Amino acid sequence: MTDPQEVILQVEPGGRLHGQCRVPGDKSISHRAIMLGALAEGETRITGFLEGEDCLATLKAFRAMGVEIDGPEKGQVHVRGVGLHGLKAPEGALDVGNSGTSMRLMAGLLSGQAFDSTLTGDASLTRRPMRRVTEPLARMGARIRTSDDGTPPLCIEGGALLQGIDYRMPIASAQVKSSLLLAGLYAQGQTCVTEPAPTRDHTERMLAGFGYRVQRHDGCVCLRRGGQLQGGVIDVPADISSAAFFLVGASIAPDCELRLEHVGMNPTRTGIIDILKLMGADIQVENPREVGGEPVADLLVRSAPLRGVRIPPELVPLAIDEFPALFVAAACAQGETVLTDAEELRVKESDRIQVMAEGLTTLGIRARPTPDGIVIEGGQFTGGTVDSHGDHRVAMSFAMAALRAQTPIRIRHCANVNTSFPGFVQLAGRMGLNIQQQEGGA
Ligand SMILES: O=C(O)C1=C[C@@H](OP(=O)(O)O)[C@@H](O)[C@H](O)C1
Ligand SMILES: C=C(OP(=O)(O)O)C(=O)O
Repeated sequence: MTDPQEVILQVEPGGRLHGQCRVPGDKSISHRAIMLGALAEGETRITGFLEGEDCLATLKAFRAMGVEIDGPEKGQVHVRGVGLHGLKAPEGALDVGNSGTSMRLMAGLLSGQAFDSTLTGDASLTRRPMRRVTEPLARMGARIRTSDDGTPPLCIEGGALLQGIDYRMPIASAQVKSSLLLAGLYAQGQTCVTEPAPTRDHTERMLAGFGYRVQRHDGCVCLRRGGQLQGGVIDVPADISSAAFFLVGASIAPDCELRLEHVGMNPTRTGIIDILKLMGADIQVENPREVGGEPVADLLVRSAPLRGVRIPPELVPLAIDEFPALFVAAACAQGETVLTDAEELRVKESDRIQVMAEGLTTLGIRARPTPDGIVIEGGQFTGGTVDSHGDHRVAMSFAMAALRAQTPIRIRHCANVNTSFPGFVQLAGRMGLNIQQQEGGA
């Protein structure tokens, strides 16, 4: 694991984004491709795999449980599935670094195994809430110990007899839904999860794509144990959450025209486009197509004057990782942007409401955090030093802010950009951002 204390991004003001590029593979789909590929019969060949630290942590965890995995080599990964009952006890704790998705999904999966296991992570992950999965899993019969305050490490006892559950999630979380569905593969009877609002559905899609029977109706997903997963080919689209920085950057800076290729357009992920369009952004969806059960398109984005909006609450779960970038867009918009119903942002890799409000204020923008959101008044970025608090999405969002700043923006604690977007500095530089990475402390 890299030390998040050591990397600083320095971005000079101005610049324009121009040309075309493909951002790295979707993080959510890459995690699931390894997990389901490992549990499948036969081989799974993945292309476009995200070689970021989060997905590499998942890959290593499955290797540690005896799964043979070749790669990644230029986005290609080859997983030799061991079947639903073929995982082996790992030798030590499984360290999933910064990745909430790995920890929460694997908590469900490991609850159904015959062996004991322990999941740990880095300083950020060990502060994040895990009761949202451990409580319903315990109701299914899982035996999981956490720290007193419900945070990692998670110690999971093997050999538990799991019972299906009919669970109404109190929060809209794809990680909770997926965790319970993965446990459901091992539980007696039926496991049903109902969501209060639509969340990303990659787990359901991929299970079905691997030939597992999954029923879906009215916000509810159900499955039963006893099926088999059949390995296959997975083409991972570019991550719309990584494309988001460029959608915002090319909207706020003058004279930009950027084409983002092969972007995942799953309707449970496209809230960023809907919100930016409400703000007046010029984004065209070109050549829509379907690749391996997931919709994909090219996105053409051009500079446009943005206006502040009230963000419709139903779009919040559909853009949940894109709010740091959207806050930068809001800071460049005319008028006020109001976000509500987004308290989940406070328990991501950082408290994204607080950390973004602090950084925006440092850069001369009026930003008022509220318990479940933020109010941002459009203005002019000055420049200065902000702290990403080791949060990859905060770091990349402030990098884009420099396109409209008066003086350079210096962003501290940026090593975790590699968790979701390896090569960000190089790609953003090629597209026209005046960005440099400095190593070795402040
Ligand atoms: O299932 C997933 O792959 C993810 C779900 C979301 O988390 P929540 O389920 O906590 O909303 C999202 O923030 C995370 O980056 C990835
Ligand atoms: C919240 C995120 O990821 P995770 O929960 O997997 O750490 C993210 O990538 O923004």
